[in-house]
Amino acid sequence: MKLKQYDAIIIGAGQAGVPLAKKLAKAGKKVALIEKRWVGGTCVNDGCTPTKAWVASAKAAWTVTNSAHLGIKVKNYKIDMALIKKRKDDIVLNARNGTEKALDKISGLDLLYGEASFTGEKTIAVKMQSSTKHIKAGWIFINTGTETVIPKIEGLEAVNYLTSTSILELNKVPEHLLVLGGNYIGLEFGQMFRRFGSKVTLIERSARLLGKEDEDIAVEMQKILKAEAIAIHFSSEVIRLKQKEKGKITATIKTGDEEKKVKCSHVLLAVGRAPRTQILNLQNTGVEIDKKGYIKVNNKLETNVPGIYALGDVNGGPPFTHIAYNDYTIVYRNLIEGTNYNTDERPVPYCMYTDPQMGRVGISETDAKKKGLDIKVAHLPMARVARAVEVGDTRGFMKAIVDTKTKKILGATVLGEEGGEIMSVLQMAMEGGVTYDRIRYCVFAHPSYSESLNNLFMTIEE
Ligand SMILES: Cc1cc2nc3c(=O)[nH]c(=O)nc-3n(C[C@H](O)[C@H](O)[C@H](O)COP(=O)(O)OP(=O)(O)OC[C@H]3O[C@@H](n4cnc5c(N)ncnc54)[C@H](O)[C@@H]3O)c2cc1C
Ligand SMILES: NC(=O)c1ccc[n+]([C@@H]2O[C@H](COP(=O)([O-])OP(=O)(O)OC[C@H]3O[C@@H](n4cnc5c(N)ncnc54)[C@H](O)[C@@H]3O)[C@@H](O)[C@H]2O)c1
Repeated sequence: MKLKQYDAIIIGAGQAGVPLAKKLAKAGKKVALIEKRWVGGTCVNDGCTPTKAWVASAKAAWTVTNSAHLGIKVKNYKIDMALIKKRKDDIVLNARNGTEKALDKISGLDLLYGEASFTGEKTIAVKMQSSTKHIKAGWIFINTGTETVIPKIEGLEAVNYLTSTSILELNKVPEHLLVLGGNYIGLEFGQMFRRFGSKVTLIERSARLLGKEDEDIAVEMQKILKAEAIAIHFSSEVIRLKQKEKGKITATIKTGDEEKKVKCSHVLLAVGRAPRTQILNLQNTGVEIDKKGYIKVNNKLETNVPGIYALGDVNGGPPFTHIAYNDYTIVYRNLIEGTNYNTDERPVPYCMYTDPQMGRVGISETDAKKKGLDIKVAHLPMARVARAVEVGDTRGFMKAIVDTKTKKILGATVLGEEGGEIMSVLQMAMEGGVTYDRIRYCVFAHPSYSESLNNLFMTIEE
């Protein structure tokens, strides 16, 4: 069998694979980038880009119906779901096509559309539409991402359920959307469809929302969603689903010993994502995976097989686009520029795009207390932020965890308008070692959201 030799093979044109392929080829390496579906991966095609485009439409609907207190009264408005979908599709296509064009222009880079699997330690078979290509390389980078977890529920297979990918194809607003899971995907889509006009019922297995966040943040988020008439069932699971032909779906929800039936028109699965490692035939190469199927890597993102790396969601690191991208910068710089970066000290900021947003960075209050750190907590309700009062949206609050002795900021959560942006200002302070007592007296433009950081840190008693 003829094996074409490359310097580097990248499996998956996701958030790490695409920039890595471009930079390696530009550095003079012969590169094969293999993609089984679309370049750009989850983020561009089914994740960040389309969902945030829809969040913007949902926000417009919210503004139209919630501006009477600003003196703007709107009598009639219409949700044009087909147009909302088209706008989103255009944005996605534009991003995907732009990525593909940029890749096509780079010499030394072969973009192969097909499904990759290992046939030996450093050999790969690429199953393409009408043929299979066999290739090999000294460096192999796995960037295959994750996919929706399909839970085991009686009757699920017979129901036309939705995932975060298939829901993006809806042209009509569901009458009643039942959402399983109360974290990123459940909350972003749940609130969005409520604003598009669906009745929304959310089922969360644990006792509260946002399992990884502080309890006060979870309670505030719950209050915000409740105010939009989103029904939430905690400590609950859907145990059975039944759908009459073309008719409504009946879900049996179990809470403790009690069972309750809820009728809905659509079911969205948002109970987590799992790594795409099964089809890779990793047993042929000896790369180790953990119990959940994530590829094990060291802090330089190399697997147990020298020369094989795993980047992005598939290595079980924080599952965000900016982390996948950062994985690429670590590996690229170490291999080509001779640096010695690792993942140990990097910050992990993130932002949940509910409205208001929840921006997060660093340690939470709960984790700081669990670790026995000597901390103080700054807390400011958005109702005390001049900008929020003027804009007319005072939902939420911000908090920051500081080290009592060094006065450094250890972590922050901003649940409020532009929460992601305010959090990023705090992240910059953390990266630069700017202490909270300095931020108290920093001159920020008035009346910006960031200006409120003066007041946030004024709440800490000396
Ligand atoms: C609905 C939703 C919303 C999200 N919103 C945000 C957000 O706002 N902010 C944020 O930071 N993150 C968000 N995320 C998470 C983000 O999309 C992921 O963290 C990010 O896409 C991970 O990038 P990746 O490169 O690891 O993998 P992916 O982007 O998933 O790319 C993997 C690629 O590999 C390909 N592939 C898989 N197996 C093979 C194979 N055997 N052969 C060839 N190709 C293969 C896939 O087709 C895919 O294109 C969201 C995710 C979802 C689902
Ligand atoms: N803004 C963002 O950055 C963003 C947005 C969307 C998605 N994402 C990424 O996508 C990933 C997946 O998101 P997700 O929300 O699907 O998963 P998740 O793992 O973050 O949350 C799943 C939720 O479902 C609950 N759950 C689990 N099994 C259940 C069951 N059987 N019934 C009811 N509830 C159940 C869990 O307790 C949890 O609250 C996240 O890890 C995130 O990184 C990020």
